[in-house]
Amino acid sequence: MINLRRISKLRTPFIRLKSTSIPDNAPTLLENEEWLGTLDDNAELSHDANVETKNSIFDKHVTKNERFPIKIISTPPETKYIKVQSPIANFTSINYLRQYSKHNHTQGNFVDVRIIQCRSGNGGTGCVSFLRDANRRVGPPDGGDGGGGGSVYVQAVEGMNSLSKLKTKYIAGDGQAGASTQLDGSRGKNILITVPKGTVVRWCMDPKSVRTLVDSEMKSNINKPLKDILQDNKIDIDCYGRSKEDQRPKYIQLFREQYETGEGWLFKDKTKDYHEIKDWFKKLNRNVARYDRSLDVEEVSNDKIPLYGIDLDEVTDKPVCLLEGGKGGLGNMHFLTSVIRNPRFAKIGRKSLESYFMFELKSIADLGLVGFPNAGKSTILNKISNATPRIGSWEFTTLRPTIGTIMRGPGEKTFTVADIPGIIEGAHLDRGMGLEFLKHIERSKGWVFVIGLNDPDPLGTLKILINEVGGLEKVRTKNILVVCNKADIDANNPASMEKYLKIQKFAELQAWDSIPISALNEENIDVLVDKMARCAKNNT
Ligand SMILES: Nc1nc2c(ncn2[C@@H]2O[C@H](COP(=O)(O)OP(=O)(O)OP(=O)(O)O)[C@@H](O)[C@H]2O)c(=O)[nH]1
Repeated sequence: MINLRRISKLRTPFIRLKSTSIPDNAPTLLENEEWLGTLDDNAELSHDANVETKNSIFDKHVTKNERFPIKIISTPPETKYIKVQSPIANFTSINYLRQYSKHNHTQGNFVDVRIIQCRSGNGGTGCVSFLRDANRRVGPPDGGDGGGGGSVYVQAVEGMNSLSKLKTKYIAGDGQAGASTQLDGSRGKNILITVPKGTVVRWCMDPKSVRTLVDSEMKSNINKPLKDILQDNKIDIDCYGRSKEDQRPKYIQLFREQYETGEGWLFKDKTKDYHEIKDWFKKLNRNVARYDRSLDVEEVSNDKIPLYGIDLDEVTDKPVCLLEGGKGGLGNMHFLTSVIRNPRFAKIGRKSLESYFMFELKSIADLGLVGFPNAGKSTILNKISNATPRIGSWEFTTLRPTIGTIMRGPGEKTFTVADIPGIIEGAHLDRGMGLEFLKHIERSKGWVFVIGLNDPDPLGTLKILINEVGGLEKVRTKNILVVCNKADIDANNPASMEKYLKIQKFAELQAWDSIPISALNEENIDVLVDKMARCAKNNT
């Protein structure tokens, strides 16, 4: 069993202290005392407004349909978190792990799943400095605050159709240290990861730890399939629970390797030991520790990721924050009080947040071409679009999905079509390449069934195909177009026409459109494109 939790101390995740606003630059002694005084008050604990804001951003993108089973082990208040247990298969990618096997088939640069390491930036250190001028060798403290660490954002954009361009690691910039003359350090650079629309981003385990586990399991049980290893091993996860009433584990709680409350000081000239025994410092630190705690609470409130992922099924107008940077540390200018005239200390910045995320491209095109191998799907895509899929007279020439964009001139909407590897009979029982690639067109508005008229029984083949992809019930949820390809073969044979008419009749009964074409000879291609355009829309 793997336990995620990096730090074990109990925290209060759902509340924050009310009064924590720090005096702005150049705070006066009185402002500092007032601020520290509010911290000294038994400040009321209240629900964090930030939590609600972040929840509402996530709620817009929360994955609705693809939920996996979890087991709730314990609920707050026992643990502060909802502890859930789930097979590690749900927090890694079997395809990703397989990519490292010897039998990896790759074609083109289509990549539909990536595991990516992300880290936000550390907050910059506050500065210890004193004003110096012609009259004063040591004037009042003027050390500025550290800059905030950069955050990691994700945004879905138009015009991308693969995850291949993503890096394996994204690290946001650290905030710069504060400087003399009350200068705050600059903010660390944010990272914006752009992905194709249709990408789902989920928290996942460090792939190295998964591989170590898989390797050791495989050593002790050579014949155990990877799938079973990932199902049998479980992971414990702390989930955010909103309230006593609403204890659905919606978010995974992330934890920073943060300094302890009341720690995180940077001393200059005099040591930590010197300060720690002074009553004035002890009193100050009691107050500042409350400030630390409010930051702690704020971080715990923000550092969470929807358990079932962030679904970027549409172009996102605003980037979604995955990992927030650490806040900058306070400069010594904040610690000037009537008792402390020479604060030779400042706070270090808050720590960054690090995590792995799985990026999965779920929907890649408006239309998906569905057919058995060799039906002519790649040829069709090649004739109607700019895509250049592999074409061959042997089966399974397409091993990875290819996407073509069809531009139809001014005023007409562009649409995309995906050619996925051919499905074979028994695919739903995991034969051949199984239905692995069907997931790419699972969310497409329309499916285009491609059948070869050279097939002795095209209607029978169409029915088998429908069965393989989930049955009539499921197929009826899509806009459907049936394309009878290879109409050039036996074109003058009435039997060929018969075959098409049978399909047309069947299609009409389902209220589907159909068309005979010859992709090879480019016959009926213009009509096909029109019909496809209609199929790509919501109303056929
Ligand atoms: N006669 C004829 N041959 C065609 C036509 N369309 C495709 N072909 C041929 O059929 C063979 C298979 O075509 P592909 O486009 O690779 O078929 P596919 O459905 O993409 O095949 P997989 O990649 O295996 O799924 C090739 O030799 C094509 O030249 C057509 O309209 N008429």
